[in-house]
Amino acid sequence: MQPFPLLALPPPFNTSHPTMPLSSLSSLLILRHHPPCSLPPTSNRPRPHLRLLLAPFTRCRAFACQPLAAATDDMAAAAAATSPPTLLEHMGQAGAAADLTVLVAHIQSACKRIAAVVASPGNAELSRAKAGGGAVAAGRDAPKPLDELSNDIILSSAKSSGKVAVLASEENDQPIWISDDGPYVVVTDPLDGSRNIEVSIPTGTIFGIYNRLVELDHLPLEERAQLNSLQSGTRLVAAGYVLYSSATILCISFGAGTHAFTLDWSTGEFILTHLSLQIPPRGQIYSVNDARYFDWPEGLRKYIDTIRQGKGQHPKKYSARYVCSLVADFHRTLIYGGVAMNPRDHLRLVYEANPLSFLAEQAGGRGSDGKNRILSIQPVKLHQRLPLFLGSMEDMLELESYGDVQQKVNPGYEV
Ligand SMILES: O=P(O)(O)OC[C@H]1O[C@](O)(COP(=O)(O)O)[C@@H](O)[C@@H]1O
Repeated sequence: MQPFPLLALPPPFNTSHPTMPLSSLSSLLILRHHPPCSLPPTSNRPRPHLRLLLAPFTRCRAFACQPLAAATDDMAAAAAATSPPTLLEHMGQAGAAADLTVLVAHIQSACKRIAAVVASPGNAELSRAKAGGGAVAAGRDAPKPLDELSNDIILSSAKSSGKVAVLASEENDQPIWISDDGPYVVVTDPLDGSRNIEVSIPTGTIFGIYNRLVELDHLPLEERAQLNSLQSGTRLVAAGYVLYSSATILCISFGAGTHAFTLDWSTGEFILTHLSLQIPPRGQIYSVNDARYFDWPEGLRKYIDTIRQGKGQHPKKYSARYVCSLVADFHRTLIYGGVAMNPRDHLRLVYEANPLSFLAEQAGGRGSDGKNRILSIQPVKLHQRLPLFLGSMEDMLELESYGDVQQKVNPGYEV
């Protein structure tokens, strides 16, 4: 195998070496042990006021200067009082449990590293390479090296948080038991949409957090790990995604609204940018891979034909948008409204459908398999796949009224 290319990460994500081989970086990311419960490093520089964040080019170059170095303590305090909170400040203000805050701090830190990795020159070669792993269990796709690296980053952060009992990842056949007394269970798709990475199309990380089921503590480890990971979506304590795009956005819900935070690369902090996001009750966009039109059931064809002609309940012609990267398609739907769907049995209930449906519901929208509310479906298998429809309440109810919208034909598409 060719040596990995050099990888340079911008501060605050780099190490003391400005460039290093990706192989060393990955071992650093994977093997570095934080003391249990310590918070990952975040910037201790004062955060600029929102106006400064919105006009970065009126400041000096983002990574090369200390924009507020000359500010007095008073000015910094005044700016902090009026600027929007970081994710962790928001959790503090909302009275989140300390354990949950520590866990989310580690997850956000892992996602900053993934953001830096997917944006680095080093990933071009990685995205073309084949993963080194062995055979993959039935029902799982072969991972790409960037899937594996992202998975290692998330696993490492779960371990170093000291707060995770078990982690179930789309990239592992079985859940990984981490600690008997970890209060939480984490489910994750560490890098969704990685098939797009070679062409720099947005990707994302999806995660869900459950309480560890203490009533199962007496069971043998394997069974305990499985059952803790197969909790119904109604039991989610928190869920979120991180979109790696022109902006890196972390969207999260703790069960009281859906909030989005945008990464300010100059300070390394996720800053609150969308408080209590509300998905519009009706949109004008549908999102689906419609090259599959001839494999769709009659109901779905009829629904799409109707809305694109402006003959549905909403008398406007709908437009199509499809990135083919679930986090990106969902994020757009959350902001603009409409429906995002994958009508075949492709996306996973545990790692993708449940966390995103939780976020959709917390924003006033709906997540369904075309018939049933996603969160009420009891998972029976870790890598269980199902049709997934997410979006605005009115659009979703109209779509479901067509009845026959789940694609049964699934020939296994090549692209
Ligand atoms: O091929 P389809 O049916 O359009 O599926 C595309 C979907 O698959 C995904 O790439 C996820 O699939 P993988 O987990 O196999 O990468 C989503 O990001 C995207 O929405």
